[in-house]
Amino acid sequence: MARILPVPAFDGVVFGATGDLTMRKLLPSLYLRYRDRQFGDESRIIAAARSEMTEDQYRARAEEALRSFVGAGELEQDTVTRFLARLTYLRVDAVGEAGWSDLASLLAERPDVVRSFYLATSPELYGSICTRLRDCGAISPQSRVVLEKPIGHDLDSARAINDAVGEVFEERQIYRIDHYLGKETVQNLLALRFANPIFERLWNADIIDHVQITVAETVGVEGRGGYYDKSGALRDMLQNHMLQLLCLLAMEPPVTLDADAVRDEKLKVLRALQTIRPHEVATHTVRGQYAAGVAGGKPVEGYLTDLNTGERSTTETFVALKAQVNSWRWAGVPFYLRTGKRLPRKVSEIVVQFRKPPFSLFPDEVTGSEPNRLLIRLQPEEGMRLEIMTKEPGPGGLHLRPTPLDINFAETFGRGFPDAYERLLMDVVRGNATLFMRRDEVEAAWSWVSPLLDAWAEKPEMPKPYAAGSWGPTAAIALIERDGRTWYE
Ligand SMILES: NC(=O)C1=CN([C@@H]2O[C@H](COP(=O)(O)OP(=O)(O)OC[C@H]3O[C@@H](n4cnc5c(N)ncnc54)[C@H](OP(=O)(O)O)[C@@H]3O)[C@@H](O)[C@H]2O)C=CC1
Ligand SMILES: O=C1O[C@H](COP(=O)(O)O)[C@@H](O)[C@H](O)[C@H]1O
Repeated sequence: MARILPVPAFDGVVFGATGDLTMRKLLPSLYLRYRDRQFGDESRIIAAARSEMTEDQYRARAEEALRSFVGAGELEQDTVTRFLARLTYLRVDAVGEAGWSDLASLLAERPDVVRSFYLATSPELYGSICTRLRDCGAISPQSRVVLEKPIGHDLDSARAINDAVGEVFEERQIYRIDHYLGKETVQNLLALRFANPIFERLWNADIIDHVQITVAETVGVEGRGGYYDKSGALRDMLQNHMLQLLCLLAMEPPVTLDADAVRDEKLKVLRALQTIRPHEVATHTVRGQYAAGVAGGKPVEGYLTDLNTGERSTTETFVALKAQVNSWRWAGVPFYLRTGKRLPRKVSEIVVQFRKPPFSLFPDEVTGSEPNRLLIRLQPEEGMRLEIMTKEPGPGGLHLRPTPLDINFAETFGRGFPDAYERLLMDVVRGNATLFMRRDEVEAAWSWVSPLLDAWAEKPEMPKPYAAGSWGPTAAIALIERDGRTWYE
């Protein structure tokens, strides 16, 4: 059993409390933290949304959500009942007057406890919600605000959101969620690199040939077409989650694990990313859109049919690109990134491909000698595998074979991993911002992707089609094979 450190008493206000994110992720995560006694009956959850609803109606919806999204083995009726009793529902209009004075009165009952305002609404409402929170006197010195992604759809809109929230809250009070940072295996990248000198000494351009980051999903756009079609794979996944992974892989060792020490190092990586210039966009990036195909053994429709708008869309559901970090450590080491919907498997994986030995005692054609490779499996089947060359046993000669040194985290630790939101929600209450993004990081990430968005907007071509259930358009294979390398699958 992991050690669970209780958090201080808090009032957690969730705006967007009737929405998909709250029902699928936030309430189940809060329930599990309550069940494990990380917080208790001295804390309250105040659910706020636009709909007219009684407290009992809201609690009934919340219970339904728990039954749908918490594993059956984790639901304990008595605990569910006590958890639901922690929920209060308030009708609050983010852009009107309704509900704000009720919210302020409720919070005023406990002026000294931690207050977290979780904004699980559309980002256009963030500025308005923050201003109204200030105007109704709901913000105490112990308050913090959590911003869901996306923080904008480009650099200007991200700045506008950050400015609006920054008018009300100090940067130290703002927690920008990137749920990938809450995944156990993503946090483990820090442990892998900075608690194991055997790797850190090899973690540079002298020894590493290239790095691949793949985040593949089997789902299509599901019910989120309205949002997704305005976003696309670059904005939805690469600008945030994948660049954060790249930062953790490429950053220099921070001096401490303090939030700003870690974020300073990630920021340096984002700023060192080589700009992809307009004439390089065609060779360094690939956009794809899924067409009809097969997923999970069943025929599935293409993106345009899933969208069901009857209109053409140039939104990409797949993106691959080649990035370069201009630093002493990484000069000449490409980072290949790809992500997409309706790919053959749900898998998030990092491949660190080491260089060939500078001189080989074992001629390749005789021995099959291959350079070492480290695979870091973020999800599912979380673990790591280092492929090392070993001699095949037997008297027939000196034949080498890549052999895995394998760690499967579930087997090693004897338990599964909590959802990222469980960790992140408790970090907010604890006041630990290490796994959240700072304003300058978000804006640096937008700055880097901006030239790509501009180039694509200037020439709005259809993305390359790929059959659902394939690994994306063939151009994505060409992107890496032009460099004499190949995607690991
Ligand atoms: N769903 C997901 O998987 C993910 C979502 N996100 C982000 O989380 C946020 C929420 O997403 P999601 O839950 O899917 O969105 P939904 O559309 O499902 O929910 C929106 C919520 O906002 C509330 N709302 C809308 N207008 C107002 C208003 N004027 N005043 C008060 N409340 C209002 C709605 O209340 P009501 O229903 O009562 O009108 C509802 O609770 C978005 O920023 C999204 O990008 C991020 C990652 C994943
Ligand atoms: O942020 C998002 O992430 C999910 C994928 O998250 P995962 O934890 O299941 O890997 C993605 O489906 C969604 O489009 C995106 O908005």
